[in-house]
Amino acid sequence: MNVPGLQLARVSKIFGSSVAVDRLDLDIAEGEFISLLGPSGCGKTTTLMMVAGFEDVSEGSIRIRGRHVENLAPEHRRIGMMFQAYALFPHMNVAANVGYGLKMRGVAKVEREARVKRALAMVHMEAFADRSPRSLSGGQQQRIALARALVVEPDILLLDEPFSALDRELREELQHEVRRLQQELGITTVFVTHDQEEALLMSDRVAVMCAGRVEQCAAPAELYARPATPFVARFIGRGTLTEAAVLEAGANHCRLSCLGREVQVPRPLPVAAQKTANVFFRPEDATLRTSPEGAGAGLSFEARLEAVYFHGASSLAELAIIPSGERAFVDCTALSRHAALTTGETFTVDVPADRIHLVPLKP
Ligand SMILES: Nc1ncnc2c1ncn2[C@@H]1O[C@H](COP(=O)(O)OP(=O)(O)OP(=O)(O)O)[C@@H](O)[C@H]1O
Repeated sequence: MNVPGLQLARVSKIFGSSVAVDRLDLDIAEGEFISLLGPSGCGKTTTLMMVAGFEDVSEGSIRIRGRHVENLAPEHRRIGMMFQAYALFPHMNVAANVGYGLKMRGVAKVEREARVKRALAMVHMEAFADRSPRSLSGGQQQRIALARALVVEPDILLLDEPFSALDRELREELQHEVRRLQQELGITTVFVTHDQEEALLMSDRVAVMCAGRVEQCAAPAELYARPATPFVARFIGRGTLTEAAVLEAGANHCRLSCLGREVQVPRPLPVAAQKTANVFFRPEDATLRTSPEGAGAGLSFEARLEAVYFHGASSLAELAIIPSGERAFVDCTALSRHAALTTGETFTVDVPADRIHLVPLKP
């Protein structure tokens, strides 16, 4: 049987009267890269700090490669860490910084030097071994911090917003580099970020957190296509979420009344015997037209154009659904190329029935 790289079972963290992490369950496979993603204050860093041992758990258990670590000091957990602040020792040169953890573990000098050299080579910084960290750029310092985390050959790598102080280009370069190394080494990794693009780009799976709990943990494409809760639907990417009344619930379809129109969706309700359902669709699954005539089969409604966001390769329309005023987002790349889209004007939005995803109601 495969032992998971990291297991959190009903882990809670309570600070005084406030619950920062609330009975969190997470199983991370050996060699997997998982991101903890969520809004500020949802408990991402606290979760990581409990895994690292810098915060005690209030309740629950944490196992690294099957080994309980709740009562182990951080230095005995076999973890490597990298933070937003590089936290390099300014009075030591790069090689000494990278080798520090090995020295503390009593690794002999010859072996230490060989391992430091290997770790610096991994991050393409061999030529900088004798330099002072102060003489390095932010990106170079972060590479050294990564070498320092990896040199101890940890069981898991914990990364807390390690790129957030870097400019876009460097950030992308390091995202790529970290992912390459992580895959080459096959090291189980937990990555904290509030940047969803970064999380979707880098991870095998993303755990979306809200108020101390994991709302959904899934592969990036799954999260995007099939958000499991209204929070995830709103948080990941752009989308339109609206309620519908259930008229009929079949084994392979359901009939809904949504935005003043009946629509038959070719899938069952996510939870049986609901009276209402959450209808959800992505901007690229809907189309916008100027004429109100000739609705196709599917969902169709009128909305007022509020804004057009030009992204270069694509354009996104933000609309207010008439009459409720709920937000709708529709890709308008094609339409905007041959028609002037004037804000304040009314458009018809069409969504084919098979592009409608039904998000479970909040339990
Ligand atoms: N040492 C502490 N004492 C009291 N409350 C704390 C402490 N550390 C964190 N908290 C609270 O716990 C909650 C979760 O904080 P945490 O830093 O884990 O969130 P986060 O998701 O990492 O947020 P951010 O993205 O802003 O870093 C917050 O409400 C925070 O105020």
